[in-house]
Amino acid sequence: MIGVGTNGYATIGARKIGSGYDVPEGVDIRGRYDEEFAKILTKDALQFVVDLQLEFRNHIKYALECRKESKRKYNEGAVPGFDPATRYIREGEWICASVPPAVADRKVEITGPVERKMIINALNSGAKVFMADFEDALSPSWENLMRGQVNLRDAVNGTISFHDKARNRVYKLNDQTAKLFVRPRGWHLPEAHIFIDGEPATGCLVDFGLYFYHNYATFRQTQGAGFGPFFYLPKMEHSREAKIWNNVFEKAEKLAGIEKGSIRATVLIETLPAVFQMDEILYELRDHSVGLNCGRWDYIFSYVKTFQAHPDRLLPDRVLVGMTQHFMRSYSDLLIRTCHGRGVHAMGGMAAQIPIRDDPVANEAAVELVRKDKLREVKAGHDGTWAAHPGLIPACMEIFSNNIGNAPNQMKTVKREDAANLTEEDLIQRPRGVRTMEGLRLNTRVGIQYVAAWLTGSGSVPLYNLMEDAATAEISRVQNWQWLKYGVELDGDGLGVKVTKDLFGRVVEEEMARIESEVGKEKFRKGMYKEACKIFTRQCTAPILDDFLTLDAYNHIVIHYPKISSRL
Ligand SMILES: CC(=O)SCCNC(=O)CCNC(=O)[C@H](O)C(C)(C)COP(=O)(O)OP(=O)(O)OC[C@H]1O[C@@H](n2cnc3c(N)ncnc32)[C@H](O)[C@@H]1OP(=O)(O)O
Ligand SMILES: O=CC(=O)O
Ligand SMILES: [Mg+2]
Repeated sequence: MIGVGTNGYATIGARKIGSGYDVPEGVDIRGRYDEEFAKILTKDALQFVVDLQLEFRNHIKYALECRKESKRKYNEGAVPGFDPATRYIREGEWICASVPPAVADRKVEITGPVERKMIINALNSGAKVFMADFEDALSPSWENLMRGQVNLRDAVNGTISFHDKARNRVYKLNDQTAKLFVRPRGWHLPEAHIFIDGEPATGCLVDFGLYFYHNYATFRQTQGAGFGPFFYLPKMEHSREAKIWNNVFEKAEKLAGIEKGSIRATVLIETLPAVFQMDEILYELRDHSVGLNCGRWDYIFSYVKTFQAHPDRLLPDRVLVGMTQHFMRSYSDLLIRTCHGRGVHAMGGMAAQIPIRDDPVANEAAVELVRKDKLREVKAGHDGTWAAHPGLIPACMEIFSNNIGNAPNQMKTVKREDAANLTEEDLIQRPRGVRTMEGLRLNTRVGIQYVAAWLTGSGSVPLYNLMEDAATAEISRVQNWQWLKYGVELDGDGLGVKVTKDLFGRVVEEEMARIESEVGKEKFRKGMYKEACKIFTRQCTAPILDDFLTLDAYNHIVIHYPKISSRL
C-alpha cells in the first residue's frame, strides 16, 4: 500500500521510495507527491517529455543564446529591422495550411489561468475559444501547474466539475462550449521541479508534453473535428524559435501516430524583434499555423527591453501607451496584412478593463472603452479578439458580429495592402506623451501588489479595476527601471522633478503604506507584500535590466521535497 508521508514523499509502509512517482531513467521529480498528479506524471507521459527535452534542449539553448547576442547588438545602438537574408520569404508567394473548420470562427476568445472553476466558466462563457493559460495569467508553482494539467484533462474529457462549498454551487460544462487552446510557458522558463539528465526541464515542453500526451486523442474526436490540439505560443523573438516549435509539433505528431499538420498554433507577436519576423514565423509554422495575435502588453514591455540602452526612446506614462500610438497601430496593421496574405487569422488583443461590479457608471465607462478598442480592431481587419472576463463577452461579440456579419472571419475580405508601405521606423516610432509622478507611483503600487499575488499563487488579479498579469506588471517594472536609469524628468506634472533613487525610495515607502491601508493590516501582514517589495525594488534599481521579472521571482516559489525552498 502506497501512502504519502508528511514530507510529501510516497512511502511503502515506512520505506521512502524517492519522489513517489514512477519515473523513466534520468528523471527526478522534486515536486510534492499527489495521487492526482501521479495520474498526469505517468512513466509514459514523462518519457514523452524526456524525448522532447533530449531532442530539443540544444536548439533551445542556442535560441536563447541568440537572444543574448541580439540584446548585445541593441545595447550597442542597433535597432531591430527586417532581415535581408529572408527577403525571399517575405516576398515569396506561399500560404499556410488551410484553417481547420472547427476554429474558422474565433470572433471572441476568453483567456484565463488553468484554474478549475475558471476553466468551466470560460468554456461556458459563450466565447468561441478559451485560451487556457500556463503563462502570463499563471503563477507557475508546482501546485498550479499540476492541478492545471488535471483540470485540462478533465475538461477535455468533459467530466470537469467544481463544487463551491461556500456558495453551495456546483459548476459543470454546458452542452456548447468554447474551443480549447492552451498556452504553454515561454522558452526561457525552466521547470525546476522536474529534472531531466540532471538539468531542470524546459517549462514549455513540460506544459505542452503533458497536455498533448494525455489529451490529443480525445481532443481530436470531441473538439477539433480531426484536428488539434490547439495552442497559443508566447514571447518568441525570432523565426528560429518558431522552427523549434514546428519540429516539436512534428515529433509529437509522429510519436502519437497522427497526421502532420494536426496540431495548430497561433503565435503571439509580443516582442519588438518578432514584428520584423512575422512572415518568417508563419513560414516556419506554415503546416501548423492558425494565425498571429497582437500580444500588446508584452509588446510594450519588449519595446522598453529592446531599447533599454536607447535614451531617445523612453516611454511616457504606462496608461498613455495604447493601441492608437503610431508604433502600436503600425504593428497591428502589418500583422493583419501578413496574416491575411498567408491565409490565417489575425487576432486582436486584450483590453485591460474588467467589469466594475459596485459602480454602474464606472462600469459603463469601462465597458465603453472595451467597445471602442474592439471596434478599432474589427474595423482594422482583425478576425477576432480577446476578453479577460465573461462579463465582457456580449459587448465584444456584438461588435465583431455586427461588423463581420455571418462570415466566420474577414481573412478574404480585408487585405490591408496599404500596410505594405509601413517602414521600419513606423514600427519603432517613439510613443508620445508625458511622464508623471502618478505614473511612477501607479507602476510601483501595481508592480508590488502583482508580485505579492504571484508569490502567493495568483498570476492574474484585478487591481484598480484593471486586469493585471505578468505582461502588464513587466511594463510597470521596466518603465520604472528606465526612468531611474536615465533620471527622466517628470514633465507632465509641471514640477520638473527628476526620477532618482532617493525619490524612488520615498515613493516605494509611501506606496507600501498606501497598499497597507487599502488592503488592510491583516491581509498586508499575512500576504507577501514585503517580499514582493524587495524583489520589485531590486529589479527596478538593478544596474543591468533583468530579462524577466518572473525568472528571479520563480526562485521564491520553487519548493523541493523534502520541503525546502530551493534556488536554481
Ligand atoms: C496580457 C495577457 O496575456 S492577457 C491574457 C492573460 N490574462 C488573463 O487571462 C486574465 C484573465 N482574467 C482574470 O484572471 C480575471 O478576470 C481577473 C483576475 C482579472 C478578475 O477576476 P475576478 O476578480 O475573480 O473577477 P470577478 O469577481 O468579477 O468574477 C466573476 C466571475 O467571473 C469569473 N471569471 C472572471 N474572469 C474569468 C475568466 N477570464 N475566465 C473564466 N471565468 C472568469 C470568476 O471566476 C467569477 O465566477 P463565479 O461568479 O462563478 O464565482
Ligand atoms: O499575452 C498577451 C500580451 O498582451 O502580452
Ligand atoms: Mg503576453
